[in-house]
Amino acid sequence: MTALLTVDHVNKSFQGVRTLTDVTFDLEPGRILGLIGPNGAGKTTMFNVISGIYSADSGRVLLDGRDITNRSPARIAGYGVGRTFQVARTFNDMTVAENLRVALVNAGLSGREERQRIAAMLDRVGLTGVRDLMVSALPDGQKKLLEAARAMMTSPRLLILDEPFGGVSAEVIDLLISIIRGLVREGVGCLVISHDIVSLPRLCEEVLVLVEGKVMTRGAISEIRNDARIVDAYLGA
Ligand SMILES: Nc1ncnc2c1ncn2[C@@H]1O[C@H](COP(=O)(O)OP(=O)(O)OP(=O)(O)O)[C@@H](O)[C@H]1O
Repeated sequence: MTALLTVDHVNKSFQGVRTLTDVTFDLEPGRILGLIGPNGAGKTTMFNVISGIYSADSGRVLLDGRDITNRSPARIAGYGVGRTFQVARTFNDMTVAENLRVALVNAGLSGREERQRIAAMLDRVGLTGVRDLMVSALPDGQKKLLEAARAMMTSPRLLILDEPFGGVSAEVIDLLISIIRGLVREGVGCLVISHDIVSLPRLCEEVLVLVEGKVMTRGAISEIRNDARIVDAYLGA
């Protein structure tokens, strides 16, 4: 089977300091891979390279075998990559529904189709009651939920989530996990950065451990959780 995502010998430096060294891994469709590692290990940088925010110095990123290395973030989103950020990047001076509409600007839908898709997503994430509220009025946890909803609006094949559970209520975490699991059952691939040692194992069985910009190991979360050294150093932060 062709991998959904292939990260192939990716290197990235900032001002001569190596942040990613020879990072190589892949992800099959319908799988969730957790990405863990200490602060500064390069996890977010990896996401930024995959989603086109940073260019790789060398190496390749493939989506379904297509080379997407160093394409613009908009092109990469158009190829089917949805992402969220550690601190939600919602448009706070717009309403909840308008935030979702932004994701559809290049989707070529009619006004009616747009409205239907927004209504369906609001319903799915339980935000229908606040659809016309300004996002600035929402608590941070709901902003994160809204951002995840925005990332899902264009039915991405690959969803990459940066700390989706940070600052989020237990109820919203449950909802997020059930939505993500549903998408993955439909064949979406998902990469998740998380320090949340309780929530991450509820979402994924497998993790990639990144340390000082290098892949240290990849394995079943049940095994890695039993490694006290890894738990203390990388998940407990
Ligand atoms: N735009 C940038 N310019 C310079 N250095 C950067 C830039 N982006 C990231 N870095 C550096 O790359 C290193 C890795 O940062 P990154 O945010 O990828 O780590 P992380 O594993 O996501 O950490 P955290 O868990 O704290 O979010 C850090 O030393 C950071 O300072």
